[in-house]
Amino acid sequence: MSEIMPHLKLSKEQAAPFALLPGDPKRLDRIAPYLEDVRELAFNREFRSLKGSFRGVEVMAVSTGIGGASAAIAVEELHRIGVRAMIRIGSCGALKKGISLGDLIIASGAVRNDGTSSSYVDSAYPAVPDPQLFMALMESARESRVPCHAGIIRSHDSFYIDEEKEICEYWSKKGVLGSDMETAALFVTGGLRGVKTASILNTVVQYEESLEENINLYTGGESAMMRGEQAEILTALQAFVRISQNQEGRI
Ligand SMILES: O=P(O)(O)O[C@H]1O[C@H](CO)[C@@H](O)[C@H]1O
Ligand SMILES: O=c1cc[nH]c(=O)[nH]1
Repeated sequence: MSEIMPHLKLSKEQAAPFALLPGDPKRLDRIAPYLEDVRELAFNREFRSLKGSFRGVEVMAVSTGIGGASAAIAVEELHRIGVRAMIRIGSCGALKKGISLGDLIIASGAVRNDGTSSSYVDSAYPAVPDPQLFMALMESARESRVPCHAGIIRSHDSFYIDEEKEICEYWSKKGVLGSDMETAALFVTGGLRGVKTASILNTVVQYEESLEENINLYTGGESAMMRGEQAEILTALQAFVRISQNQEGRI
């Protein structure tokens, strides 16, 4: 057997070409019902993994934990075992009025307000998704008619800094749609390593509403957010099918 990755505890033999990347390890329980032949692979620290197939396409799901640092570790180790395309299926807070709970946001780029992406490369390097994977997500979302927005999001490292409200207002005025913590690191590490990445986010906090209250509702299973989560999982899986068909299996 080949080398076992130190954090994910996975080896090349266990890899699939495609991986869904939720933040929360518990989200894997809600991804599993969409897959056939599901096997749980490993669970070390925040990194829980499983593998199965969706409409004949082999996929993994690997949780990345909270923040860019652990997301970048997941991207690096998945790349090393041979995963070629990764879609983050995350949650986010809206930065724009009119984006409702459970609405999806497909990131066309990310403001790099995180530390991890800056430790990799100069901040002039863009945090952008792979265009083919981004298009596949857009087409899947359009086809399934889920409430969906596309645009720039902002990735950050903490909810609890003193200036959080002012920072959110600033980026909201610049037209940024929402906030998460991992997309910038995912896009930058993916870009540097030649891995296809994309990010689709389920809105769990509306703009100017209580963050703590809404995240508690989400983790408690509130329905609009759960519908959003189901929609992002399905949209991402359909995007993988789409690109595997477009390229006759070559990605
Ligand atoms: O629900 P996930 O995918 O973890 O995403 C969001 O939720 C966490 C914060 O509550 C951060 O990881 C943020 O990016
Ligand atoms: O407001 C929010 C909600 C989830 N994740 C974030 O990063 N921000």
